[in-house]
Amino acid sequence: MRLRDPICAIATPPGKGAIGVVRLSGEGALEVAAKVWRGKDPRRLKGGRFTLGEVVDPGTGEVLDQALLLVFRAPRSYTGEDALEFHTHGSPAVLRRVLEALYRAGARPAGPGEFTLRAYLNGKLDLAQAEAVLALVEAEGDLARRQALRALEGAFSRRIEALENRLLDLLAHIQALLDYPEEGVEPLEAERTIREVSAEVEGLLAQARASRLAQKGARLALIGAPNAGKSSLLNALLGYERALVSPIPGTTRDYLEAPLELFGVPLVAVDTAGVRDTEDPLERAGVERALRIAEEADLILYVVDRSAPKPAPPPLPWGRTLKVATKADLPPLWEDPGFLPVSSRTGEGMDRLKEAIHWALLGEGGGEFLLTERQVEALHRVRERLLEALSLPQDLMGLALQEALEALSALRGRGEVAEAVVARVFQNFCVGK
Ligand SMILES: Nc1nc2c(c(=O)[nH]1)N(C=O)[C@@H](CNc1ccc(C(=O)N[C@@H](CCC(=O)O)C(=O)O)cc1)CN2
Ligand SMILES: Nc1nc2c(ncn2[C@@H]2O[C@H](COP(=O)(O)OP(=O)(O)OP(=O)(O)O)[C@@H](O)[C@H]2O)c(=O)[nH]1
Ligand SMILES: [Mg+2]
Repeated sequence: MRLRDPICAIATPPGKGAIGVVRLSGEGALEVAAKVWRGKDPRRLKGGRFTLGEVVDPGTGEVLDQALLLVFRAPRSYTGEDALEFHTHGSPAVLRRVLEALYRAGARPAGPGEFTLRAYLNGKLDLAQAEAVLALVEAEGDLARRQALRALEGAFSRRIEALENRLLDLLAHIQALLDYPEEGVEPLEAERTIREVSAEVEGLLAQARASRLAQKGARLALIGAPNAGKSSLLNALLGYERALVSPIPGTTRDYLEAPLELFGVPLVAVDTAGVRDTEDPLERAGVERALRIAEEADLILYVVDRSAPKPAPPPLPWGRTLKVATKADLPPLWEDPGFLPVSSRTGEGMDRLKEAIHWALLGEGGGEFLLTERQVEALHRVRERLLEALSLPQDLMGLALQEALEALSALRGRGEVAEAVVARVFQNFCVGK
């Protein structure tokens, strides 16, 4: 279904703001706008221009607000259609009335992501770029913003297109060999090409974890014995005194969460009760919680006081645990190269700790691109088909390569992309985008 009828929606977030924006797009949008606008006739305005006027109720002529009107003319707009924006005062009362006026003038409410869907259908964006628009709107950390922007600007799409072209060339070559066996077509280097394309796909898939972390964030748990310096370390990481600190062991009773952004990744740091054997039922409950939080964390800081005797380690998933020796400003009672020495008091070792956290979470890649779940699935499919192609004799390879190519094309939304795929991409959008 490819509708072009005029749609409208509030594009700014709910609640009060200095300015609110209502978007309108579609065939006949200029006529709709003319019915609710007192000022220069939008139908006679050039694209890309603002004009000051009043929004009016088309039934009664009542003035609803003083506003700026921005006009885009097809195909030079976000959607590729005639599109307009009403920049009004940003109160819900104004925005509601402006929207109602537009309904009365002949526009209908836009569905979630419908503006971007139209941009896709009109060839302004490919599917990967449309997903990047959503990710950019949803970005919570700076890394997610950077990754999404790169994908929006087409860097990911160009990489995929290059791979598509290599597979297309290969398929054409195979076809030529099959069709004209005696014509002296160059012998195939199919295997090498397939391996190279596979390696590229692997490289993209290797970024999936970093991309997921950038988008969803990560939980960082601080675990260790009472008095180890966990709460002090949390405060040092945050840069302000969030948690209560005292020389009395057992100060932190319940866990405590604090948001923090490190190297562009949104993290939630969780300070926990000191882990030890205890009879006190309340403290016991706190310890159980601490261990459960460790289970659920993406990364654990196992915190040990280096100025006190080394305790027996609790059961922790050591594969995602960094060992930290605190109070490095005091004389050490032990040395262990497996521990990162830090001092919350002097700040010594904090930069190295942050780097270690960065490395443990993101690895070397650091996450160049945004990868959505859909894209990761499609890339897995590409990789499977390529592996299958490698196991087949050359005359049978074509089908598997064809399927790999189709999965690649679906990433950009080229070729035969099922309506369900497109629907899946746009269902997550908010109205107005
Ligand atoms: N007010 C406002 N701000 C916004 C948007 C918007 O739609 N409206 N955007 C929306 O997400 C983003 C900017 N992205 C945009 C991308 C393309 C076009 C556009 O009109 N493109 C035309 C030609 C534009 C020109 O050169 O003048 C085109 O591609 O043909 C507009 C916005 C972020 N800020
Ligand atoms: N000299 C020095 N003292 C520290 C440092 N970090 C923590 N301390 C002290 O160690 C004591 C315990 O610190 P906390 O941060 O409360 O320890 P905790 O691990 O949260 O303890 P519980 O909440 O009881 O499990 C406090 O008196 C802190 O001032 C450090 O880097 N250097
Ligand atoms: Mg504490």
